[in-house]
Amino acid sequence: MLITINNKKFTDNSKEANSEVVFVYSSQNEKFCDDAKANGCTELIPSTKLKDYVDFSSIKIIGITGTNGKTTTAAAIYSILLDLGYKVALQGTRGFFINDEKVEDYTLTTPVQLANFAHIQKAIDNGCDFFVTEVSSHAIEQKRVEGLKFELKVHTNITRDHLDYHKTIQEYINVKNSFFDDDTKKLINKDDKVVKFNTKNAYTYSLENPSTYKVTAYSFKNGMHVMFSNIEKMHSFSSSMMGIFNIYNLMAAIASVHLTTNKSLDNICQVVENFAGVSGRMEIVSVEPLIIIDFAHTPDGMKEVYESFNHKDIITVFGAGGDRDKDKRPLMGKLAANFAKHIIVTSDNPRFEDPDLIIEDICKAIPNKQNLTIEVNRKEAIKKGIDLAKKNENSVLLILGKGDEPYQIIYDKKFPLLDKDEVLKHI
Ligand SMILES: CC(=O)N[C@H]1[C@@H](OP(=O)(O)OP(=O)(O)OC[C@H]2O[C@@H](n3ccc(=O)[nH]c3=O)[C@H](O)[C@@H]2O)O[C@H](CO)[C@@H](O)[C@@H]1O[C@H](C)C(=O)N[C@@H](C)C(=O)N[C@H](CCC(=O)O)C(=O)O
Ligand SMILES: Nc1ncnc2c1ncn2[C@@H]1O[C@H](COP(=O)(O)OP(=O)(O)OP(=O)(O)O)[C@@H](O)[C@H]1O
Ligand SMILES: N[C@H](CCC[C@H](N)C(=O)O)C(=O)O
Ligand SMILES: [Mg+2]
Repeated sequence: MLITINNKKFTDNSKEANSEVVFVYSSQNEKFCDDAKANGCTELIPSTKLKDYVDFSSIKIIGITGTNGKTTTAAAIYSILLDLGYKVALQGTRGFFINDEKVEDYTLTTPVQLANFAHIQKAIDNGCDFFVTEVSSHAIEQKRVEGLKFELKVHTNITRDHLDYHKTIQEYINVKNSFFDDDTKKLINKDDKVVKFNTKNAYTYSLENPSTYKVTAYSFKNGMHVMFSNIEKMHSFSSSMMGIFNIYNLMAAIASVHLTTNKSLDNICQVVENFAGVSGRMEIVSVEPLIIIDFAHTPDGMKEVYESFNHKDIITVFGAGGDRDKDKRPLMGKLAANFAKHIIVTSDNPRFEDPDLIIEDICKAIPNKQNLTIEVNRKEAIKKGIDLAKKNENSVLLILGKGDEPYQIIYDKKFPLLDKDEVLKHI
């Protein structure tokens, strides 16, 4: 990738390097240094030096990592900061935004190191006070955020994901935890059992354990109403969002803004209500029948969603992505079997795998085949779910795994498919 910072050109690809373009090398591409030189490049710098070319003094960077909730928490921080009058850039799974405008579409959750610097420079050029970014485990491991000076690092939770890449759960946990090794100001979910962090400049939030921002009570009538304490003072906020996990996400967002601005908690809590959540995350697409679309694609994410609807007859439609963690599939099937009255297993993004075999992996763990429908075509599966939901007034249809992804990936091709559109066709 080729970027320009203050009229100087940088690349991480030896093929683009030449006498005018600096080659930035890291463990990812150092083996191509000779190739860069052969292409006429005379200036080669290690990736750790890239920071010397950007003046970060006018912008505060907030990085959010964790297995689930990064996109939601990042979007909540962004929304609150904008409502408080700040100029803000946001980067993550849904793209790159500056002050409410989408600047770039989906690429990676956390782009490669050069793109991070290019985005931050763009945010600075646009007068942004804040740069909010999701930080994936891949990004930490591949040092895509190396050289960024974070004002605050935020932790949501660590469960399991991406074991296709990190191989073991311990390695995945270690990578996530390594983000919190240094002295940077950090905000940690105190209810997470595996998180490890440097306690210097650490602040915490929680629902269960003692913490800096401690939720003391909540209720779910027409959205959520939450009370929390901070240094012995009580505060409260309300939101139209649902799910206990969203209390964590909002508490993290409120605390993040409190820790990086001089605004009072009461002032911050007032604007939380304006944040209606992220599309495709616990999104209510129909009230009668009740149909919800959610991006849950890990056993833990699914559990959180199902638990939020324990009082309802759950009908659920989901699959699992191909060429990704295979071990999670039976765990997902088992969870659905524990919570749902009817399960429809379908395709997610099969990629290069056979969708029928992915479905088989999931169904292995569903003992009661009577309440199980297998429908490999996701559009048909959604229709079947809606037909069932229409017949049961106490039901909720939970369509999981793809959120607002506007396509289905088959082999390496993307075919248009948006769960929400499919629902709207039939109600
Ligand atoms: C598994 C993975 O993460 N792979 C990433 C990795 O790919 P790679 O090691 O195969 O890259 P490569 O093509 O060998 O190139 C390595 C480096 O050498 C350089 N190069 C290459 C060839 C050459 O001749 N000369 C040269 O200099 C390239 O410019 C690059 O800098 O490095 C590439 C560039 O640095 C990334 O684009 C690529 O992400 C791929 C596209 C990917 O799909 N990653 C996913 C799994 C990912 O990172 N996902 C996370 C989390 C998702 C979530 O849960 O939200 C994300 O942050 O999005
Ligand atoms: N704090 C949380 N704890 C547990 N589960 C959560 C939490 N927040 C969200 N979820 C679940 O995880 C799903 C994904 O949420 P979100 O997009 O915010 O996470 P993410 O970390 O950005 O995910 P990804 O890494 O795939 O981009 C949600 O749809 C919801 O089901
Ligand atoms: N962004 C994440 C989640 C994708 C979820 C699901 N739709 C899938 O394709 O597995 C990933 O690439 O792992
Ligand atoms: Mg995300």
